[in-house]
Amino acid sequence: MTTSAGPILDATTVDAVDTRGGDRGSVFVRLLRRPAGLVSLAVLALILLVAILAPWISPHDPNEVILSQARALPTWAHPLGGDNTGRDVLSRLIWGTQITLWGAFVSILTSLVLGVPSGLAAGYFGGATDRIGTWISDALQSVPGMIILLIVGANTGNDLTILMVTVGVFMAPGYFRLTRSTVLAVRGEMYVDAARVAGLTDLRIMSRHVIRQVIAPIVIQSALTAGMAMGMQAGLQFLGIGGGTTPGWGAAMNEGFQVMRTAPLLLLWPSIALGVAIAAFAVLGSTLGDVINSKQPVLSRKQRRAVEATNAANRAAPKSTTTGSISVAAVDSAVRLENLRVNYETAAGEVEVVHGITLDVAPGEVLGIVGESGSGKSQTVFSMLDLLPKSGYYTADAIWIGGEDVTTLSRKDRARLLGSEIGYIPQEPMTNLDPSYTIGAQLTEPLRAVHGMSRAEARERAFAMLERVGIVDPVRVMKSYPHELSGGMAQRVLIAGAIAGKPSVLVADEPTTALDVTVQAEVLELLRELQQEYQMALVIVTHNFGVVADICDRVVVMRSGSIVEIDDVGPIFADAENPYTRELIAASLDGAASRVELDREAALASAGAPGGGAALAARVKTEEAGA
Ligand SMILES: Nc1ncnc2c1ncn2[C@@H]1O[C@H](COP(=O)(O)OP(=O)(O)OP(=O)(O)O)[C@@H](O)[C@H]1O
Repeated sequence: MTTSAGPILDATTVDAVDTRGGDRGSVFVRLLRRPAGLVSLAVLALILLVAILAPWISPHDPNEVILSQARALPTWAHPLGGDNTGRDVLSRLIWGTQITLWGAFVSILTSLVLGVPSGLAAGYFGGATDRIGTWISDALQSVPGMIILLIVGANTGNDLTILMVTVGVFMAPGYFRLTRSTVLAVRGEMYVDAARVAGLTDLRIMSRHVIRQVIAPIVIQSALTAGMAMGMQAGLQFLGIGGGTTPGWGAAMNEGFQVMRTAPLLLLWPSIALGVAIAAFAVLGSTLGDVINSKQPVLSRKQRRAVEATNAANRAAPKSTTTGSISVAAVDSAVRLENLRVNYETAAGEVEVVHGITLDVAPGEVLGIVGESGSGKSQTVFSMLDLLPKSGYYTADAIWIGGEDVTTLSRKDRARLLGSEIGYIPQEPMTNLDPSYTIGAQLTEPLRAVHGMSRAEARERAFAMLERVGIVDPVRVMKSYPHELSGGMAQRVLIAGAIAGKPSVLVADEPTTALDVTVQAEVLELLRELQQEYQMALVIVTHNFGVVADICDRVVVMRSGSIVEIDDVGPIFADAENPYTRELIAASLDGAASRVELDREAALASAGAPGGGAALAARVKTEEAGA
């Protein structure tokens, strides 16, 4: 039976779950939807408002001394009491807001101006620029900042603005390193190369293409740095530096500290103000980080209710799929994608590369996803694994893994499925092993971190897995570095890593592409054996129908981001409905079989085997006639 895939939820379908932005709104809206974001923003907005309105809302002149109010307890006229010399504490705190925010602003601005352009240049140009920038940054970090601040304070009459500029200089390496590492990550992106090839100047590429990637981490860093700068400024004032006659919170803490035993409230009020402001910046920074980096949507209450209702309906009356010979309920499937779409933000705008596909894999089934290069196979499995790159996002009505709709999970919970519920074997074995660590370290680390095994248990499991995947000398391989392995061995190591957590689904993305032909067959055989032994569902991405014929039960044929055919392997080979499927089968099977035979026959001919040359010639003739 062959069907074209389509959405399953029909009338009950709710808004698709968007993993990036889409209808989730801007970062600001998403921030507001989180209680932590809303509260921290509200607190900071209130502090800003107090700073701006200080001249109007301050009940008294902050420097007016009323001797009768010295260390007085709170009254209606002086809600926070009087300070050491009889000045109104509330008024001083209100005015202190201005100076505290100003100090944080000055140091952040200084760090930004120094750290971001230099980080951009170091990351983008590399070489000497990078070395010099990194050297200066390291040098700045090794200088004892407090001593420099004392010297600056002494030579500038404790000018707060100059002191905060100095603080900003010492904070600049944080921005430098962050910007540099972000730029290093995007420098090799295709769109940067394309911009270079198109003749854009470095300045233009940096200001238009590269800086966009830096903005989000910088905003997060700034929120966190603001809290630190406030703490730093209060610390300076507490030490009697940078206070002057200005009623800063740190200066108030200093005064309160001196009379802590007799009038503890004088230390308490400014400490609360500072603590609340720093906490608000810290919460804002980390929530912003979550919002910007999270691929999991934050749904409005209405959307959440709709999703919950749909999930409840699914659980109550699980629908059966119509994807070929398998018909399992969503909750019984090993994996099921419903109406999956994948989008990318590119320099030319947003493009959809997978167009609402639906497929399922039953427990213990081997499903092949086949299609020519660029048909969307990898994007489909990356969405399954939640491993799309930053510029991409998916939407789906549901993604079921092990009986659970994982689109309702948080990113953290979703990540926990990797290595335990779902294993992954990537395309390029060598580039997926870290050259700095031994194979043993790389295999045992996830077993310890994800599965909570002890060091000894993890080593034992890794060792057993290496043996199981056919590594003949596991003791040596455990101690080896990736460059000491052949491609086939590296792929076996990755397979060992993927199955070490005993997942119920194994996803293999072109697992044999980078291997030579003889090793390819061995790896496929191994995968088949393991799949049967562990009773795993296996999803294998390939562009080769030979692989499908070798190990798959069912096949999904993709073209240009859509599914053109789904069926059992037998019927597909016997009588594919779609002309594209027939073309693909012809292209991969004819070519593969004849090439192997031609090689064998060529070897026979060169070895002088009787009949070899004639057989080869006849074969070539047949091939040419066929072509
Ligand atoms: N980072 C990206 N930005 C924009 N488009 C992308 C990105 N990654 C993939 N695409 C596009 O998505 C489409 C599907 O790519 P995908 O990698 O899924 O193809 P594939 O079928 O796995 O091909 P291959 O066999 O070559 O790996 C392609 O058109 C590709 O150009």
